[in-house]
Amino acid sequence: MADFDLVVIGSGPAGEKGALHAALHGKRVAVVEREPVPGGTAANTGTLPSKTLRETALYLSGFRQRGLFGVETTLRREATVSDFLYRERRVKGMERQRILEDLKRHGVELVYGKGALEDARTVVVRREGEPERRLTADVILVATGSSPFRPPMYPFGDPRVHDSDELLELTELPNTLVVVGAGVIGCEYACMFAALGIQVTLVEPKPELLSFLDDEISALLQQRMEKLGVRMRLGRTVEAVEVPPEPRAPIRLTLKDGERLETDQVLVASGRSANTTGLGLEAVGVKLGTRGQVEVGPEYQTAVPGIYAVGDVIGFPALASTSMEQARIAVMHAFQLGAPNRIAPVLPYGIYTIPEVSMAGETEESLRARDIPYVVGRAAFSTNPRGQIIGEAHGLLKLLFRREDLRLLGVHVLGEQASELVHVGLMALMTGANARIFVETCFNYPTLSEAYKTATYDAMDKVRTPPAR
Ligand SMILES: Cc1cc2nc3c(=O)[nH]c(=O)nc-3n(C[C@H](O)[C@H](O)[C@H](O)COP(=O)(O)OP(=O)(O)OC[C@H]3O[C@@H](n4cnc5c(N)ncnc54)[C@H](O)[C@@H]3O)c2cc1C
Ligand SMILES: NC(=O)c1ccc[n+]([C@@H]2O[C@H](COP(=O)([O-])OP(=O)(O)OC[C@H]3O[C@@H](n4cnc5c(N)ncnc54)[C@H](O)[C@@H]3O)[C@@H](O)[C@H]2O)c1
Repeated sequence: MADFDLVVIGSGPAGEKGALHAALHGKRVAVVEREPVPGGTAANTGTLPSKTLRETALYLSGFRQRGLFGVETTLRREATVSDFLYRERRVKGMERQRILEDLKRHGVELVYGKGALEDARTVVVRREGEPERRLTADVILVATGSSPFRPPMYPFGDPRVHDSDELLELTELPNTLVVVGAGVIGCEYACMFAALGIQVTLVEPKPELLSFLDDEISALLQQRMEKLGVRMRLGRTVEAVEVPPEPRAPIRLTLKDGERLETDQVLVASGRSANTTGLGLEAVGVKLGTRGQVEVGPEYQTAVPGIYAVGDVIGFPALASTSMEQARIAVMHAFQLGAPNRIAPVLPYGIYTIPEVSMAGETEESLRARDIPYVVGRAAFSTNPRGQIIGEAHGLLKLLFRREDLRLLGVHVLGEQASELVHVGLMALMTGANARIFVETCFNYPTLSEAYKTATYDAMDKVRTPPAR
């Protein structure tokens, strides 16, 4: 008999949730983690740290209060690096503790060391100064995540040049910062630093921000970020970087069109690479894609029976939210725990820029590409009583309905609480609801959620036919 029913490599959200799900069903589970702490990118270097820093930046800058007293009013005070990082360290510490306790409570063994496959049923764990350990299992779940991609032109050894992991080791807040790459990470950090009063320039080869967003929302986000002070260099590429050895001399970046930017520090956020090197996957027959990501089937099975892979290591959409769901589905499939299960057909995206943006379902562009007639309903937070109370003057809820029967097809929110508000629409999308659900629901008042009713009436006004039951 194998030592375990399941061995998981990696203790990020995918690994942790996969392990707990199997343990809940009575399986004997071990999790292998190469770092001295559990939690992966989500707990230690990515999701939770960045969201905590955003909250800190909003608090220290008095940003939320600005709308209450007029746009020009600011309660900003000078923030130190320890102010900035204090809560990030606390939240991180609490999350690590929670994971350790959850694993222990469910009888999951946490084995520290670097895991690799010796064969399709054996994980060998190596840790400096300790003898190798071999763990055999009926099922192996690869949940090793991803790491920042580091374009070779940037000298990451210099303390002023960061990727998103190293940024959390910041020893000094810069006066000026260039962020390279306007993906989700670049946009989120650009907003945070700009809110703190740091002059931020965002350089991105693509002509627009976050091209997967609805175009109207992307353009509004760009406007709001510019208003926050982020200087946009979209459709532009960095050609050369000069980092002088004197710590106080400015770093110089030359763009392809000849513009020169001088800055105290640089954050490079130009994508991530799957953590597959040294895992021995290909040697046992697991197939890797062109960018190193593990190739999987719909229930996250690899080419080798009994080996599954979930989370960032399989690539898109590479979110903590989706990684946890993938792990649950993989474990259910591997141990045949109930009916076949697939990931939800509609996934939400929450982007913690300032303002926050969130979406689920179709965009106007995707509907036009598929020739689906639609109608748009909008509700501005400035006309919503709760929006007025909290001083949220620029928020927007945008709903996309199928014209023929007012079935909800897409939800887009920009503004305070966007990533929470989207869930009302997400549930409607999941149940295939039409406009009636919002007409007939009694919402708390005054709330931002009530904007769902306003946006629905706006759409109904445009078609002037009530939705069918
Ligand atoms: C700055 C930033 C902000 C983000 N914000 C959000 C957000 O707001 N919302 C959201 O949903 N997602 C967000 N993400 C994405 C999210 O963090 C990831 O999608 C998620 O962490 C992936 O989970 P995972 O378990 O697949 O991998 P990870 O969290 O990366 O965990 C993988 C684990 O495997 C371990 N490991 C790797 N190789 C080995 C090995 N050989 N042996 C043993 N252990 C190994 C690693 O040490 C790590 O602990 C953010 C990411 C970043 C970088
Ligand atoms: N709120 C969230 O859900 C959240 C937050 C942060 C990160 N994440 C996840 O983390 C992952 C990584 O995020 P990311 O922002 O690093 O990657 P990304 O792929 O989202 O964006 C990278 C950006 O960098 C640009 N780029 C690529 N190469 C470049 C180069 N050499 N020079 C300049 N720009 C370059 C790309 O055009 C792109 O816009 C994503 O999968 C994202 O979903 C999610």
